[in-house]
Amino acid sequence: MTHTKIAIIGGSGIYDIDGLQGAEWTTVDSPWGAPSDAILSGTLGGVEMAFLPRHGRGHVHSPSTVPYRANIDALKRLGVTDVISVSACGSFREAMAPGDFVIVDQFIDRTIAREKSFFGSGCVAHVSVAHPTCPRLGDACEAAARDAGITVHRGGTYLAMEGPQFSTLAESRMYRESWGADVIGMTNMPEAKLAREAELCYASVAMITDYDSWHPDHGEVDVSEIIKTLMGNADKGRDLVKRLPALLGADRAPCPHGCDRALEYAILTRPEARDPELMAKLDAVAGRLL
Ligand SMILES: CSC[C@H]1O[C@H](OP(=O)(O)O)[C@H](O)[C@@H]1O
Ligand SMILES: Nc1ncnc2[nH]cnc12
Repeated sequence: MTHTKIAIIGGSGIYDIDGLQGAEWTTVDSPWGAPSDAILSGTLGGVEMAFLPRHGRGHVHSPSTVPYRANIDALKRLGVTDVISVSACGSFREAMAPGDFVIVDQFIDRTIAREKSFFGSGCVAHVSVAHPTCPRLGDACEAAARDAGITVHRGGTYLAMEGPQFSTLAESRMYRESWGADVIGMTNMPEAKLAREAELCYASVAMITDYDSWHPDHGEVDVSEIIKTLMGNADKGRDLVKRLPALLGADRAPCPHGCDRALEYAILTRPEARDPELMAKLDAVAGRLL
């Protein structure tokens, strides 16, 4: 049994969370660069919590320049066990309406300009991301959303695009009709892949702000419209977050889905062939095995 430490990565519109006891913003150093911002730590209902605004307070990082590796490494260094992303997204489904939340369980990664792994030359590792989110955390997010009276859809495929521009109409139609994506955003990849490499359970709560550009009755995406929906979603998202500690509890058994053991057989590079510089940077992410 270990202690639960829940991290919330807040997306667009969520730059803090309320109700934390002993709340303090602290700067965490990471060998992977500076995280998006300082991290707010405290306890909620006796459970340790950490909060990191993905784009930084003031929204300074674009989806392509969010320091995803530094963020996940910093959370791991703080002793986080479970990561919950709370993000804005567009919807490809009539029934998934603006204001609804989706507990995402799959991703299509269309990002092209981001560092996607902690591993590489000098320490090669291949983890499975066939099931990139943790169903146990998904259960808690779904229950928290229902308790908060939020319309929530369990399961959905999130298409991660590079951005920062929104999709063309042709792309929007292709993602929806041919690729079967349910929602679209710009940030959950490589975040989810990196969380898996760092052996952290990861869940994604996608808060719908718009119908992207495919919907004949809604026209193209308009940021001023998105922002109106985003504000209401952010309040609901914060309400959901407050309910998570009671659902997850302070004591944590090994993840029944193996998220916290993802690296067990993943590292291929022989110990004598490993690059000492890279190994030093991996002290938090892979320290358990090195
Ligand atoms: C608000 S418009 C687009 C922007 O919002 C989402 O950010 P996040 O996932 O951090 O909530 C989306 O991915 C885009 O980055
Ligand atoms: N339609 C959309 N496409 C990509 N990211 C988004 N974030 C919110 N709405 C979005």
